[in-house]
Amino acid sequence: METLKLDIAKAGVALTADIEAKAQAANALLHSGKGAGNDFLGWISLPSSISEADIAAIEKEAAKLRAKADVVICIGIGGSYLGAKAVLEAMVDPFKLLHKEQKFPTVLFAGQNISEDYTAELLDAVKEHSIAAIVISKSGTTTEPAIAFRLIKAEIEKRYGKQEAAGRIVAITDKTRGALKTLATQEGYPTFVIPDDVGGRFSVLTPVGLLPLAVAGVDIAALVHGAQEMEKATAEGVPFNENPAAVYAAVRNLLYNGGKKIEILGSYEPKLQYVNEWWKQLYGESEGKQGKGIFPASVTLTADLHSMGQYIQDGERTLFETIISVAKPAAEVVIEADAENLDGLNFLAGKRISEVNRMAELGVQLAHIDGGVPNIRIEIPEISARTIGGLLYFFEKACGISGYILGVNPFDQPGVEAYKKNMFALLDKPGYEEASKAIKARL
Ligand SMILES: O=P(O)(O)OC[C@H]1O[C@](O)(CO)[C@@H](O)[C@@H]1O
Repeated sequence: METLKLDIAKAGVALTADIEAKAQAANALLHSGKGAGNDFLGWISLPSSISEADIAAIEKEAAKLRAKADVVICIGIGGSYLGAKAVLEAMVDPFKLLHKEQKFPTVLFAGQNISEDYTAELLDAVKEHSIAAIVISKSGTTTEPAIAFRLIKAEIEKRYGKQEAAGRIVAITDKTRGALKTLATQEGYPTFVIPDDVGGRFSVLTPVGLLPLAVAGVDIAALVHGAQEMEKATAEGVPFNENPAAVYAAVRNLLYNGGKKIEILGSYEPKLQYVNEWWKQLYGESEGKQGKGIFPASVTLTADLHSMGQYIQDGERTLFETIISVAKPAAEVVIEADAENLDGLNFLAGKRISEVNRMAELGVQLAHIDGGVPNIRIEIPEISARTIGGLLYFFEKACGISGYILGVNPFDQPGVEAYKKNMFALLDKPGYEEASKAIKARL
């Protein structure tokens, strides 16, 4: 079964020999390992390099955490958060917590902000629950997760003692560097490694994504299998027209060059909302540099038609839209006839909700095209671990190709350091004395 279909018929651009050549060259450059940022290309063959033993090791650790805790707090930010969150939201029943029986622990997230209220409410909410933690940081030095981990580690140690804490905390970090690695070694935490050559935003298929997902009961073998299929479907040597990642990258670059500076990723399935967030980091950090890059935005539909719909239809014409369309819902809910028909909805009687959703999708697509918003459609057959694995890898591969077509290094993120320097200076971090004086004078 095919996992993904790309439809560019309504993208409003014609593929040229030139853009095809550029996309194919960009894909070849990725595979050659000779392009910019070539220290960070480990994600390209990551799916096919994951062995059954790797999956088994992750499942084994997940089973240990599951046996100990009914809430597992996953601590991380950016690429050390969004991949797990995206797949979790896609795969886990959003109303899970209302069910009396809980087959798998609830995975909660921390360290993705520095909100005192969020932290306090989280710590309060888990008071009555047994807890464990997965702390994730590639650099091992990121401030937000480090603060959250300090607090959650203290809570675990207070409740269970230091020795038991080492059985309830798993660290995922660099193999040798960073404060988290040092701490994990000293405390004797089980540790998984984020490979050196896989950047944070490309790390969802490493233990960064796989361990929290396995804890939550997601079929990680199927997720990886879907990614492996997509790795083959987008490999070097696949003809351009058969490689959805190359075609998507080509089309979005044509649109960008034609003045479409903003791409809105959207879906009619709210479960995919965090795929949008994951995608925004992937494309934003990879392409937004040197004064260039498509701005990645997102909507969840049809909800946002009632907030952003006006702008998309009628505002600045610098937008294009990419819609992740799900062919088949997992459930079946039929709208029933009503004898009184006071709401006037009997014209929908007998129809499934998904039929209405589909007509909304088709209607919006045509309306937006009429309004000057080109539309790219990515169809997945259903929401499953396998199709989501394929979708994530598709976006990663397209991102690498697209970044090279744009002429940037898609694998660095120098721009994210600016705020960190200011924050440390404002917080009087040792080593920032001069910067502290300078920045405080500007306040
Ligand atoms: O995994 P780490 O090193 O804590 O980094 C988290 C995130 O922070 C960033 O480095 C940006 O500051 C992202 O690229 C990364 O995904």
